[in-house]
Amino acid sequence: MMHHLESLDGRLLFAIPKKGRLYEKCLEILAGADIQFRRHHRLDVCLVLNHPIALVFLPASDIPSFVGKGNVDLGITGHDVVLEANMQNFVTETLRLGFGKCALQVQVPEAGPIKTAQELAGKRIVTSFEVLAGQYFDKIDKELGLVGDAATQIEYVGGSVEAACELGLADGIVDLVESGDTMRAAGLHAIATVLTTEAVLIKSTTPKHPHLTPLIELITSRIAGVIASSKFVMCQYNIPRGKLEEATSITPGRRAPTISPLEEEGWVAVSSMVEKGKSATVMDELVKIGAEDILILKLDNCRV
Ligand SMILES: Nc1ncnc2c1ncn2[C@@H]1O[C@H](COP(=O)(O)OP(=O)(O)OP(=O)(O)O)[C@@H](O)[C@H]1O
Ligand SMILES: O=P(O)(O)OC[C@H]1O[C@H](OP(=O)(O)OP(=O)(O)O)[C@H](O)[C@@H]1O
Repeated sequence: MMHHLESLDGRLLFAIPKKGRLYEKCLEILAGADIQFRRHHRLDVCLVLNHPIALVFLPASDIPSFVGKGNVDLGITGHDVVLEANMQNFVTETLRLGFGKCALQVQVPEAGPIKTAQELAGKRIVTSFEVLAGQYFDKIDKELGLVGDAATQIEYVGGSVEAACELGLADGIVDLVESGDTMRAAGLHAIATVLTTEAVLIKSTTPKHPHLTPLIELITSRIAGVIASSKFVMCQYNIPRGKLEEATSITPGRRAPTISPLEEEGWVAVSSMVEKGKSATVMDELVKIGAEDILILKLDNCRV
């Protein structure tokens, strides 16, 4: 594989989760940022065709330490993974990416007697997040004066955490929950939230390759554009000039709405970015104050 390593010289290394929950969304982001590559079968390093970048496909959980130690310049992973790797002082989370949203929760058998994290403290917990679970229960143990043998026991498992209670390995677990399907199927319910998380773009706090800073900024700005274009839509409408103040309070835009005169006396056209989830309500309100020809346009991409 030496020929690959040699050609990495001078390239920005960008780590992407090689599989799992974040993988597909990362590919969409790379496409949206026009980062072109052909990933050869089973190869975890691949050269980007149109930038001096190489993509490195790694397990999500390894990405924070690679970036933090400066082996890799940029990466996408979960906020939870950054904290679990204890890399929060070595990496900077430059963008929240709006996907991979879930919560790390304390869960116990629904049928059992335990109702709070305090009641679970001092018992056996199984998790893949031993650092975060450890910190969470250390604090509770201290508050309750549980020390030595009385302290909460945290045991690491690599997967299938939700089976631990049924198997008699644990009194409770700490695991990720999105829809709650996995939790409910295992007969568990959540009694506390350790943290909420989403995918983030990370870079090293002390970059090893300062000459790459402009490229890191370019890629960051492109990715920010891709994320914004999936969160916002463009709203355009015509409104009598007298209603403009009300209209702009409904659609203030990100900085300010764009207002152009119409050929028809007394009317103006407004265009403004609106959060996707709010577009129906915004249109209702615009109709109420007399706006006409209201259009919501999907953004293909943007730089904001
Ligand atoms: N159900 C989910 N919904 C949304 N995001 C999730 C979900 N599960 C995991 N994530 C996010 O994706 C990250 C990677 O989780 P995932 O389950 O894909 O791991 P994996 O790639 O299978 O890792 P492993 O190497 O442990 O097999 C998590 O740390 C979390 O940030
Ligand atoms: O609340 P839900 O929507 O059910 O999602 C939560 C599940 O998703 C993750 O696992 P994933 O399915 O990614 O597989 P893994 O166990 O192989 O990591 C996580 O570890 C939970 O088990």
